[in-house]
Amino acid sequence: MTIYFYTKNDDYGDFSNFSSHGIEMDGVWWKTVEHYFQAQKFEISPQREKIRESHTAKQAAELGRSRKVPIRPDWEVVKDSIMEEAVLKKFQTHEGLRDLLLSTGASDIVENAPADYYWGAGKDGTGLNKLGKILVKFRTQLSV
Ligand SMILES: Nc1nc(O)c(N)c(N[C@@H]2O[C@H](COP(=O)(O)O)[C@@H](O)[C@H]2O)n1
Repeated sequence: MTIYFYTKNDDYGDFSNFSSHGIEMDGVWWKTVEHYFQAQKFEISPQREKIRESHTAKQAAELGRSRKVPIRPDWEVVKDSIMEEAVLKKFQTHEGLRDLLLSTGASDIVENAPADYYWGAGKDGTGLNKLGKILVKFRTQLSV
């Protein structure tokens, strides 16, 4: 069986980085994983704080995807570990999410994001689904 999620209102929408589960990272509070992830694209700058203070994950993603401010040159190298740390923190912070993740048993977990062939499965399912794989990895760690 495969569990799909995409928007935060889906059955498993709490697995989305857009879900309203905050995390503390670098000594400050981030409203969602998406806020933190998008802000890390930039060197320490007003842009980071602007993203942190944005009201919604959607707004944070828009700011993080804008190229009006250049992103850090090592982003492609560091983005996977930044995502893993933030997602792990989310599941460490919110006990109910750990239970939800464990409830998925041995199912594959797929971020069914049509436009995202890296973190998600893309429109045709051929994407790398990196976020789904991170979730399966943490589930395995929680199960032992
Ligand atoms: N809800 C949602 N909408 C999209 O359009 C998406 N691409 C995703 N996937 C998430 O987007 C984040 C990464 O985006 P960028 O690499 O900065 O474009 C990441 O949180 C994916 O899980 N979700």
